Amino acid sequence: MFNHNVIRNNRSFAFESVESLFFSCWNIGFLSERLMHTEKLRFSCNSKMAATSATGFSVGSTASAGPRVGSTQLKASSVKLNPKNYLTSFSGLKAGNSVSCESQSSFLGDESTLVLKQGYNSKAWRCSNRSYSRVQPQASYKVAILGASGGIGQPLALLVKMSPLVSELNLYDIANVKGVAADLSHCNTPSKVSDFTGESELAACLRDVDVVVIPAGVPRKPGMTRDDLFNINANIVKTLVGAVADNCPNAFIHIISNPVNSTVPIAAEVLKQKGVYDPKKLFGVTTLDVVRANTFLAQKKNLKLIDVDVPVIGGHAGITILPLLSKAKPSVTFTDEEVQELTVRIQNAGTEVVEAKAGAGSATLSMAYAAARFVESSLRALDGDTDVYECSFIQSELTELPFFASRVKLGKDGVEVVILSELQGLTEYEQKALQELKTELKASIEKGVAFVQKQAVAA
Ligand SMILES: NC(=O)C1=CN([C@@H]2O[C@H](COP(=O)(O)OP(=O)(O)OC[C@H]3O[C@@H](n4cnc5c(N)ncnc54)[C@H](O)[C@@H]3O)[C@@H](O)[C@H]2O)C=CC1
Ligand SMILES: O=C([O-])CC(=O)C(=O)O
Repeated sequence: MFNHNVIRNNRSFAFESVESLFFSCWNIGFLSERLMHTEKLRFSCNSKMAATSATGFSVGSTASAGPRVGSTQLKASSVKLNPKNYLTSFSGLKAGNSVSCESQSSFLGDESTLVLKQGYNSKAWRCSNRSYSRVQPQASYKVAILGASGGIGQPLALLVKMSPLVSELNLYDIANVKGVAADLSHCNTPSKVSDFTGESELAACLRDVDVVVIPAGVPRKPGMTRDDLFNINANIVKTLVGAVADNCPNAFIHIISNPVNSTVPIAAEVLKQKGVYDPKKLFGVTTLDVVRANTFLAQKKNLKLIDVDVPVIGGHAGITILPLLSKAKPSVTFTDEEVQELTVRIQNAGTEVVEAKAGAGSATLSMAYAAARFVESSLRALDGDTDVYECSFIQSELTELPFFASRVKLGKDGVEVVILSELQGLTEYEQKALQELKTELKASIEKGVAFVQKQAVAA
């Protein structure tokens, strides 16, 4: 057994096992306060691994219980985001809430140590009347991952397995899923892991599921665009979403498979044909764009990562990915060159990974991290947390395009509010980029819609 060490405020705590540490890292906002204040958790403090694990396995987001809304999507320009509140949990570093490290005890370096300390000292942590973080969550939600044996599916399954909110984790793939599930099932976190292989087992996989995540499909190779994946992935998404419609029509659906700008409209059309489309519950996962924007901005401007938040709007391919640097928190001044450099880096970040992997696929680990954050946010919203904000590609009235990525507030019924204010007061550069992305985004959306409608006519 490892001897993991974590120091908080010069006190030492003993976790009974590495599992309890990992579990508490996920738990941060929920359980860690209890953990930190119980003698049972006394921990000898000489391992540097603990802090690293804590950071790596924590997936942050903001959340809270929202009122139920009607069937129409709401817009609100008046919604006030409390930056202090959402930034701390938006950062993906909630481990800081459960683990605090003296700088000399961590090999994360000063910056990461500060991040961890800040997380612990965050308003969300201290605030007593926003009580979600003090409530022990119930592991009661059922999550299915379709494409679970893939490059994204496997690490995502591990991260979701660590969520205290998940009671059942169903893994589906057309290949190799038994081994993944067997492996994962040995982790002693609350959720029960089950495997499902092939179309005959898809219905059973999806029954009564609350959140379905779809990373099934082929990834890019160098030289390809995301749109080059359309011919294969369109059919995969169509089939899988058809099964979702038949078996868990009320689930939140998270589409990761590319090209997201087309696969989300495909999913919407399938759900419409099945008569179960709820636009508030269909999400294109663009969280990785936000994660990257935050990371790159923090690096460029030497900022503490936990303080950084950049909304990313538009879509999820090339120039359709539009980071709104003028809306970044904290407020930063940029030269024109810096804006151009950062924007292009964020837009090309997927390609950067595809090229570095040189034929072995595209982003998997960072994507799993981002997808797990979006799952966690959805589960918290379902669980009654009232401050959950994420960017996502959804059916939208924010622009003239039928789908558009922007920051939304999540609630028990899905998208509760679309944050209109972030599109106001854009810089000239952002306004121009917004106009320019619309042509490509519109074409990708129409391609997805036409794909399903043509097949329906042919049938
Ligand atoms: N939204 C985003 O930000 C991102 C999206 N992606 C996309 O995610 C997708 C998956 O990427 P990776 O996991 O790296 O690919 P991968 O090839 O490693 O894994 C895909 C998995 O899907 C499975 N699969 C294929 N057809 C299936 C079907 N009909 N039903 C169930 N499972 C099926 C495969 O057996 C495989 O296990 C790609 O389309 C990629 O472009 C990747 C990174 C970021
Ligand atoms: O670039 C790709 O093909 C995968 C992807 O969507 C990303 O990493 O953002």
